[in-house]
Amino acid sequence: MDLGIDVSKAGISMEEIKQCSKDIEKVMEKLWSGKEEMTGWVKLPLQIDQEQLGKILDAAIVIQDQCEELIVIGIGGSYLGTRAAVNALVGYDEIYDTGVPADRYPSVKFAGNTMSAVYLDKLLEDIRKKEVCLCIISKSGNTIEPSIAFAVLKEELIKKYGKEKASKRIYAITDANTGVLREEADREGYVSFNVPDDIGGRYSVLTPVGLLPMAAAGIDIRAMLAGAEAMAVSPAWDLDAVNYATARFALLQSGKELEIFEYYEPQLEFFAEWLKQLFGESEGKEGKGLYPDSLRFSSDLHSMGQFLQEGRQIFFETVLNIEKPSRDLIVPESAGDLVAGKSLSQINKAAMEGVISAHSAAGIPVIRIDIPELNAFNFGQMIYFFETTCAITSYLMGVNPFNQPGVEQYKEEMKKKLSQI
Ligand SMILES: O=P(O)(O)OC[C@H]1O[C@](O)(CO)[C@@H](O)[C@@H]1O
Repeated sequence: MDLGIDVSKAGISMEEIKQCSKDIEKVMEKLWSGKEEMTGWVKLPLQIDQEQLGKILDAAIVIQDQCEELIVIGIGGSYLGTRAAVNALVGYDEIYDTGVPADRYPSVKFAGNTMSAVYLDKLLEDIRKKEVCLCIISKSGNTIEPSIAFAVLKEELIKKYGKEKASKRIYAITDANTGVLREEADREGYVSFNVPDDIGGRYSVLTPVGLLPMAAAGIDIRAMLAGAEAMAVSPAWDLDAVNYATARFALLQSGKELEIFEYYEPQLEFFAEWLKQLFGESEGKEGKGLYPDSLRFSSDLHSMGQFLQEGRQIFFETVLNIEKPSRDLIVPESAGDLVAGKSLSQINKAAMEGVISAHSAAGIPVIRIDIPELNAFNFGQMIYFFETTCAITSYLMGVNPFNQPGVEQYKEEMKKKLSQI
């Protein structure tokens, strides 16, 4: 495996790692047994349905021909994986990077993850001005945020293209048999794909949920699946999973309450968001779990750095380090002696190492994950690595990693309020 996992500054002894590794072996057997519910993602990279993959790639080419902008509608696990991949591999903010030519592929925007009219209205303007396709993703088909966004954007699409032509610009990814979105997709003849029954939203990025929009955006999904497969069969994998999972579990047991994911390249902003949902919904139940949070460095060192260094030590840090960023720059003489002539990546690295030293000296446990470079193959490895370690630590904590009963409660309360307005 190509990721480097360093737990030497996490304050975990070899003894603790050895003790935990037997439990982890059992958990891995359970995950791979195929008998546990919602574990379809475990063997997924080894059992790719080539026919379906071909259909996804064909649909992606049609989308690329049809539109300048693809609006991906979904929330939580139905959009965060794609957003993380687009952010990491295509571009972030308005910056397009890492080898995906912006003029060959549609730009990707996201809807259905907020109920802000300001945001949605801007997307209506895009439909009026540009050639647009919609990709609606919802396993249940009835989550309120994406349902609203889809209805609003679809109306505008129909206004512009007419019903029949609009239907050819709508792609749906949902349950194979049930739900209103499945009914609509079949009735209106949208090109559609299924979310597998045995894979939940936050573990679904390597299914059509992520594969179709990522392929349309120009991301090499075959390489991503190959990365996940390489991770699944890696001989070093067990050891790394044991180390990271053991460290997380031991730190929770020692009283730590938060895991803070820290990154030094903004390209990882949405990967960190994806991690937050993965760990938050998997572990946070029955009064248990580590609270996952994320910080973007060095920006957040100038807002949260003080707390990290000297505040209440309720957390540990997991640093996501990209060894070789996709671009680099040499700092000019005018920036001053300390930095002049050095590359920004060297300076960013020095900042990371300085922060790790300072925080370690203050007694904060730090785990470091080195990613050689951001490409589709490594991204596939990252997804599979974190999905598996998350499932392992959830089982060690004694909770079911694959349900999210608590999320339903706010939905019920919101429905009550909605019926009163
Ligand atoms: O794909 P759906 O059914 O719209 O669900 C979206 C998301 O909502 C949740 O059910 C709750 O947040 C997530 O688990 C899921 O990823």
